Amino acid sequence: MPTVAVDGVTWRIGAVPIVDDVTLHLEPGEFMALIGPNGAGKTSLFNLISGLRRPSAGRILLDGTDVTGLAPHRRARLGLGRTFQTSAVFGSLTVAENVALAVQARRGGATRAWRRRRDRDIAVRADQILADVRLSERAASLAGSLAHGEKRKLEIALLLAGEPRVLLLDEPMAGVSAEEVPALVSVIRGLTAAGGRSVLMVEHHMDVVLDVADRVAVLHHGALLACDTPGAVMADAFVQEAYLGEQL
Ligand SMILES: Nc1ncnc2c1ncn2[C@@H]1O[C@H](COP(=O)(O)OP(=O)(O)OP(=O)(O)O)[C@@H](O)[C@H]1O
Repeated sequence: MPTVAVDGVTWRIGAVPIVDDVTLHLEPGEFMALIGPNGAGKTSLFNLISGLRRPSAGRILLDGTDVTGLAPHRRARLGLGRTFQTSAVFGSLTVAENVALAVQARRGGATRAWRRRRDRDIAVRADQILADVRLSERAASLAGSLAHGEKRKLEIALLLAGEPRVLLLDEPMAGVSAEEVPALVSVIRGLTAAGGRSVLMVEHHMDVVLDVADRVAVLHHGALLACDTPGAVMADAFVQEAYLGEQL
């Protein structure tokens, strides 16, 4: 069963289809990249999957459950996590404090008797997450002092604190310097390594897409032009034609 099923989804503004009859299945443990020229509808499709927008037609399923009518926080509780291009990091707190807060938000309150035990558990989980995103050595630094690539890692850490089974990553390389890209790519590649977590990523850096994606979905004027292995997609005549003269 697909982790995320987008079935015949259309989103219109007035009569104009922004997302046009898209069917896309993200399998457990799969890393899928979503590419397409500016204005192709990538962010709109993310908004439909995460629940910020409701489709004009079609259905969205998470692990077989129809979530088309559910609000974003309900989908988050079902295991859907999303990063945004704008950051949700508290710059005046340390890296570790940011992650601990996110873990605590996920776990909820505790009675006084359980608080010490809970605080210890939260710290342990926050340490694990920081190790997963290779930020352990920056744990005590103020989040506001991080370089762009480190901040992106922290944003991924905050997402992981919600224990998602599906991650929607919106241009994780945006604003990251060339020297920081390999380290961030290796963190991102590792996201699907453990426990069947799935990733859908919008990214304009084609070298990164070809490096990390199991499959690449191509949107063009809101419609799905292709969805296949990176090699097959790059060899596709329609894809090449669609991008002639256009930047991916
Ligand atoms: N709320 C809205 N109202 C009007 N038009 C919109 C709205 N949201 C998106 N659009 C239009 O829909 C089209 C697709 O936009 P979208 O942001 O989804 O594309 P994108 O592929 O994410 O582009 P980019 O790579 O530039 O982020 C664009 O032409 C955009 O102007």
